[in-house]
Amino acid sequence: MAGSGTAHLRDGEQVLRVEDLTVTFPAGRRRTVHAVSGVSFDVARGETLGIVGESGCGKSSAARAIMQLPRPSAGSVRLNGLELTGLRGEALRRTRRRLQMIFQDPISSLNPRRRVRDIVAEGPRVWGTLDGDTARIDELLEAVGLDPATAAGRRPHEFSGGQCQRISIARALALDPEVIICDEPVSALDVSVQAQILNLLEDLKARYGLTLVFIAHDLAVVKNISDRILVMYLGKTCELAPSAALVRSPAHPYTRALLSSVPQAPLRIPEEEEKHMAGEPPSPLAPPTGCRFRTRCPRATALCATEEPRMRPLTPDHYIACHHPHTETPA
Ligand SMILES: Nc1ncnc2c1ncn2[C@@H]1O[C@H](COP(=O)(O)OP(=O)(O)OP(=O)(O)O)[C@@H](O)[C@H]1O
Repeated sequence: MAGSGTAHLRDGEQVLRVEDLTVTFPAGRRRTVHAVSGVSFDVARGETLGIVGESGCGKSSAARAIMQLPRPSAGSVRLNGLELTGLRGEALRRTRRRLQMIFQDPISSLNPRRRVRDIVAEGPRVWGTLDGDTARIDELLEAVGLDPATAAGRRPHEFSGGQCQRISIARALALDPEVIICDEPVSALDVSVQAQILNLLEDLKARYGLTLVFIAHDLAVVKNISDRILVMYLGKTCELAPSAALVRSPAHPYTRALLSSVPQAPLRIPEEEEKHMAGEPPSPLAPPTGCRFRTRCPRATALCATEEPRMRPLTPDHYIACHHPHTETPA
């Protein structure tokens, strides 16, 4: 299946370049779940790219496909120019080290039987880069705000959700990654703890020169940490813009709807527009023809049913896949 276009990809090789990423799952009786359908984006060194969209739009499937766990059904994933989808065995393992992931549920993503020091040390031990060097583990625990003297010997259940997320961040850092894909890293945490983990990720990004892909369903969470934000709907890209521009002048009707539910956002969409968004998105087993958002879109026309909108520039760094975008400046 053709993607939503690649006009928004930047020239030159970025740290991460994902092109026409497609993920399908067999669903029995010869049906197919179209989880991700031709998604493209790139991430520059030191950048944080936010990916936002409601539950089920394919964010996690895209993240796992980038990791090649499992491999995408089609498309390209390049890390520093190296195509991951063609790598096998040892070559893939070696390259994937540079790409780490942290997950939504920190407690269940940590092995409950192991002590924190062993959880953090596991990767470097497998790779033979630790050499019994406990100072390195202490340094990592300190970097994520845990006291090595009290934390290293304990097991995950002795920690809060926020502390467990700190442990999983230390585990990801232990392999010296270039890119960390954060899949809803704060969604399971209390609001007060969310801010602490977001601040920590920003500090670590600066300290270790990381590049981040930050996935969340909540635009309020993504907007402050991201340099640019990519909006996804039902497996497709809708809009891509620098964070401030996306929040100030959202052009896609779907982005407007997402933004309107953010308490501190400047935008309130009219009730009439909001009504269209009510209910669930269509099933990814049978996505709508043309624009996938058209069945919930207040601006949909006959064109939207027949022709898929491709990503195109509104300004040099603001891209949209919509036949009828909002281009007026908000009040
Ligand atoms: N292994 C699988 N087999 C079949 N369908 C799947 C599988 N994994 C995901 N899906 C389906 O693919 C679609 C995209 O799911 P995905 O988890 O990627 O979305 P998401 O945006 O990350 O949502 P959430 O935040 O709820 O995880 C959903 O309809 C989901 O049910």
